[in-house]
Amino acid sequence: MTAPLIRASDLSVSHAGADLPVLRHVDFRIDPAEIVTVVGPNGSGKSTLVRALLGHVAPDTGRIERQAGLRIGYVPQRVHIEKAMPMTVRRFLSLPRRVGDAEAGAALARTGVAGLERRQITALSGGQFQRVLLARALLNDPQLLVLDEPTQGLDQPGIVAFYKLIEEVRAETGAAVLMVSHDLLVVMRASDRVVCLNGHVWCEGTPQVVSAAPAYRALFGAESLGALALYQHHHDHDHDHDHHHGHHHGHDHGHAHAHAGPEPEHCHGPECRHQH
Ligand SMILES: Nc1ncnc2c1ncn2[C@@H]1O[C@H](COP(=O)(O)OP(=O)(O)OP(=O)(O)O)[C@@H](O)[C@H]1O
Repeated sequence: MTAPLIRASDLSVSHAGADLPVLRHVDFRIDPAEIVTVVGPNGSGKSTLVRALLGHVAPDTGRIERQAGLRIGYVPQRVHIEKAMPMTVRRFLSLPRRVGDAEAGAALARTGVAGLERRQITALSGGQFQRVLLARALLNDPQLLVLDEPTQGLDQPGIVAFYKLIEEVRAETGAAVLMVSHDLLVVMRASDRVVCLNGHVWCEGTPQVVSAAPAYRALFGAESLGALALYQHHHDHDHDHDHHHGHHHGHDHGHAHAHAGPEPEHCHGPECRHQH
């Protein structure tokens, strides 16, 4: 088995002033070249998990192991741009690390926004801004891209296009991708593995397995049924797609098919107690 890029074991995290830990006994790993998406209701601890994995918040208990020298490209949930301060895209790409024009131009081209160097950041559309953020995250040739709600402010076609871009970037660079998302329908299709969080890991597995899991449906209600239908509809197609592009996440699919029924690999939801 490949060594994970990041592994968290029995992770619990509290925020100052809160009664309960935000994260309780979370086990998590991300392997090279994997696309893992964390979904969950508002306040379920998704951003906290990401920030703990990156070492930005200290755990109460548990262990986080990151591969030595791991290069991470991070797009945080909120990027604060001072509206009053003029800043071009080109200058933004050189923060915090100065990069050359060729490198900056290539990153913008890679994310589909070539030639925007001289534009003001505040004048960009939502979709352009997200792509500029992604371009900046790609600049240090990351082994892991971490994207916290990368499609905020995008319309539906923009969201679909953005996830397609993420899959292309993974295929080209081999970078693993860890995403937090609310876009259940589309993000599931772009993921190798989905982790459904609600303070702890509520259910986890391939999109096919998670979308059919009772715990997932209990958490997301009607919205989850759409994801299930969509995933089932496209499932065969996805396999063809994977095959042609040589993505090597066959182990996950194999695992899903090994189950007799659509049981999640791990399940802690109210409808899954029989498993414990
Ligand atoms: N720095 C902080 N200090 C205190 N409480 C915090 C802090 N950051 C987050 N919290 C609280 O921790 C809980 C989980 O927040 P977190 O941002 O991790 O959830 P989330 O699943 O990413 O939510 P959302 O989907 O709304 O972005 C929330 O109740 C939030 O108010």
